[in-house]
Amino acid sequence: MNNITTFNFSLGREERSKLSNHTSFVVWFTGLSGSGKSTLANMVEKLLYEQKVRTFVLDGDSLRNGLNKELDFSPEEREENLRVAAEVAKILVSSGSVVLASFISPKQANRDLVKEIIGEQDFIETFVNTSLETCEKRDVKGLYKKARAGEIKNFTGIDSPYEKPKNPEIEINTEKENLQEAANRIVNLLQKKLELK
Ligand SMILES: Nc1ncnc2c1ncn2[C@@H]1O[C@H](COP(=O)(O)OS(=O)(=O)O)[C@@H](OP(=O)(O)O)[C@H]1O
Ligand SMILES: Nc1ncnc2c1ncn2[C@@H]1O[C@H](COP(=O)(O)OP(=O)(O)O)[C@@H](O)[C@H]1O
Repeated sequence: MNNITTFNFSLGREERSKLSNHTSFVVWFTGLSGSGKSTLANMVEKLLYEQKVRTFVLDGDSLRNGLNKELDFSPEEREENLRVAAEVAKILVSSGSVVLASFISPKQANRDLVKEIIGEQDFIETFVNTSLETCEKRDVKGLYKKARAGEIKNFTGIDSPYEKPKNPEIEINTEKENLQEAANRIVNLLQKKLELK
């Protein structure tokens, strides 16, 4: 017992959804560092914005610069990072936003936890399936080079595992599909769920 009781507020998600004229949910991008999660989340957000959809992007780098500043990349602290991210995403969903969440979320157990917090009906697992070889070639932030040199420990794909999702709702292969095509395809897949008025 934590002696906390929740107040029964008059307005909830449904009322807020009426104001924004669409439903709300989370598109959860998972994939290796450099796979294209943030780039795609950014492109999808811009396309939704053009349709007057209320959106919010949550990503690992920004959360880890603030709310989750104290957390490292050990399996335990990654899990805590993702638990907090999922709770924030859930709040944003209840505020009426479509959330574009971009986190490596390397383990099936991490993604199961996130799904449990957000709720299965509001969670769209989106696998950005880019090979380690390609991510390492891109090395956008120079982190793979540092990880190979042993300057960063626990780097996903190098000395920390990434488990591919088995049955993602959406899968993008940025080596086969260009970014614009991939972003358009995601937005098309979201149309029915959005129930735009
Ligand atoms: N050790 C290690 N492993 C993986 N990534 C690392 C690491 N150290 C720093 N970074 C940077 O942190 C970003 C990933 O943070 P996430 O919050 O998405 O990771 S996790 O979901 O908790 O596993 C990741 O961002 P993205 O490249 O956008 O994925 C990196 O920029
Ligand atoms: N289909 C593609 N062709 C060429 N470059 C791509 C393609 N998809 C992604 N990229 C590039 O790969 C990089 C991915 O970086 P980013 O979106 O930050 O990845 P993540 O958020 O997963 O770490 C970006 O520089 C992006 O322009």
